Amino acid sequence: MADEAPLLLALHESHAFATRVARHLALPLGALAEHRYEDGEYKCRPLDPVSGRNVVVFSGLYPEPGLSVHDKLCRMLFLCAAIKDAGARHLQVVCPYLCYTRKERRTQAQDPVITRYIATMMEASRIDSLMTMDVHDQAAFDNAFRIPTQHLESAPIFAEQVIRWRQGESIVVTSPDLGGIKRAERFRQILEGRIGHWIGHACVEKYRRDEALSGGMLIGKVEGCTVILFDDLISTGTTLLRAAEACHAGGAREIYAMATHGLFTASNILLESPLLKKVVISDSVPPPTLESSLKTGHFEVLDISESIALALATQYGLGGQRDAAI
Ligand SMILES: O=P(O)(O)OC[C@H]1O[C@H](OP(=O)(O)OP(=O)(O)O)[C@H](O)[C@@H]1O
Repeated sequence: MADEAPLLLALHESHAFATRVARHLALPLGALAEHRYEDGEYKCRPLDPVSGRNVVVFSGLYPEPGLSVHDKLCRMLFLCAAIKDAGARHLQVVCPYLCYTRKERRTQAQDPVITRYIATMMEASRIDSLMTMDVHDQAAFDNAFRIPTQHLESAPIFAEQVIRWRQGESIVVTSPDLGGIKRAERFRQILEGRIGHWIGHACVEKYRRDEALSGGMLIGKVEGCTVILFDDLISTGTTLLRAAEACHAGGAREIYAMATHGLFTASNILLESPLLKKVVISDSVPPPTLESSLKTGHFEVLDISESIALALATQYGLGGQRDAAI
């Protein structure tokens, strides 16, 4: 695959993100013809020839007003099948946010294991490989997919941001739940390596039963420290808010919340919380527009498009081209 620039395509809702990646790669985005029928059915086809080519399709599988993840998934699968039918040599899908990675295991009898079913559907549509970032459970993700996958991590980007704010004081990286301990520990190690002094770690317990959260005990010491809560995603924001409350009660000096994917499915309880000095997410999902928070610097959005571009440039041997563009 090396040394052959791929054709980049983006389904409508992923166009802005894909444009940023394409700019880093100094490649154009190919055109798609999308059509929605009166009965809600939909079709999409590439306008550039794909036969014999490497093709990359960008698809952000997050919910948005008027477009569920099911609609998006279905549209993406149909487009991919059409691209393979038209003779594409290699088809790669880039999903900075991949839906359903939280449904990776059975928590009740006869539960569906939806991460695996998504993998099966992608394979059936003859997608050759998948690139994504910070899935909920990487081991479950790795086991679900038989096609090659590339799992990128945003922790180095978040660590760089912490270094810009803070240098000297005691920092404690805190996982907002037990399931996220490995992720937070990985971030802690990266941060410690960059800052060059010891960074503490802590965790807040959390239990989820029928969508209701309980628990909240802080494990570790945060008194007088700067706490960085680190998680994969913000949905309602309840997990991070509960963890912030536990750290506040534990005497934390300042609390920051960081998560890769900002879905913000409920009201902006997190962004409005006075307990948090800052909420930081990536642009894997288009961020909510909150003028007041953005103005006070309470809310920051980190750009991951360059990381995705770098991974694609490495894969397709586009080094020189990319360096010239960035
Ligand atoms: O913003 P919220 O609505 O609180 O949702 C976000 C939380 O949900 C996920 O964890 P989950 O509760 O699924 O954890 P588990 O897989 O470790 O049980 C994720 O890792 C976040 O911690």
